[in-house]
Amino acid sequence: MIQFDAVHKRFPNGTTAVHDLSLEMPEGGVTVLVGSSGCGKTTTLRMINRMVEPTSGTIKVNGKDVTQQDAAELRRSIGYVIQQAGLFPHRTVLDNIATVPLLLGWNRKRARARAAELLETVGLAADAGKRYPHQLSGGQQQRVGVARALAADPPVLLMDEPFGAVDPVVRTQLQDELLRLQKELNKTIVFVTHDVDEAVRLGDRIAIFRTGGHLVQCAPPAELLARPADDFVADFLGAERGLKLLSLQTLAAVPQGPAPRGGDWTLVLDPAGKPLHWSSKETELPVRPLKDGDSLLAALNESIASPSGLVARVDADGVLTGVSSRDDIHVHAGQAHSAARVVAA
Ligand SMILES: Nc1ncnc2c1ncn2[C@@H]1O[C@H](COP(=O)(O)OP(=O)(O)OP(=O)(O)O)[C@@H](O)[C@H]1O
Repeated sequence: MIQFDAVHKRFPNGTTAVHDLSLEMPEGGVTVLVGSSGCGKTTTLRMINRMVEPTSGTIKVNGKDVTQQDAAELRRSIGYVIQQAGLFPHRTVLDNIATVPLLLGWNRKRARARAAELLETVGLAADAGKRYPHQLSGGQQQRVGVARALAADPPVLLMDEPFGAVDPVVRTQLQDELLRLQKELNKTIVFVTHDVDEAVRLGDRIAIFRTGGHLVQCAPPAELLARPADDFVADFLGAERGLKLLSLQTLAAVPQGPAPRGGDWTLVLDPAGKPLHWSSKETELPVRPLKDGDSLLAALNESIASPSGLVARVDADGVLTGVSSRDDIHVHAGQAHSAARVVAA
């Protein structure tokens, strides 16, 4: 666990970057720091590994005050990933990943073997190891950045807008990859982003900061979306925060019934029972079947796009299990909101 207790940071030029911050970041969880530009997110992050020293207050990592530890040693025990990866341009990818193990005194063979293993962990082909950073795409470089941070298996990972410089498709892939890795690795992660959707997707808890380094609210995403502490938080989450909450709920509990026959629209299946398209007398339109694990937001979207107003539901093999109506999805969307408000109260 990472604990901030009454932490204050004032830079020599008089700027207060962090104001009286008390915050706990649970072990094995992802805490996301969000807020407008200049509100103190990066300063907060960098105080954890002593790249910035607090003016007052204490920060403990796993019960130990960071200022009582050797700064270089502390940094080697905490993974750090930044935007555009920050890789060493004249070192191969493998050598980049092996940086911290080598600093820790591992022999070259062991460090290289660990680096090769991590390449695979972060979804890169083995031959990427021999290349130099500029020979990789931005998304691939970010993966190398994550691999480098994980090399010595640190319990804590600090990530400062790690996916900020890649396009939205690659960004989603990198987020998926991080969620997958986190299921296996259970690191204590502190993640800085500007992007509310990214925060909702990745965070077990989200801490929202206001200019001047004030923490306004820290809560799990569903609680934050259902009960923002004040107008600042509500505005920051955006007008469509109701829909964002639906992105956290699955479709599983929405009832389903048999696909209609003889109406305006018929759901056409292939011989294996997999939906092919919606068909009417005049035309055929695409169907986008959903699985139980898909979100209520995806279901709502599909219920609006579907010509029949029905959402086709399929099992893991893509075989039709039934259809859900627009009305049922709406009712569940409303119930999801009420439930989140009650839990948060
Ligand atoms: N070394 C420094 N000296 C003086 N002021 C600084 C220093 N580093 C940061 N600041 C100021 O402290 C405040 C907080 O900066 P910080 O980088 O922590 O914010 P941030 O929320 O991470 O911003 P962004 O989202 O734009 O990266 C800003 O006003 C910034 O200008």
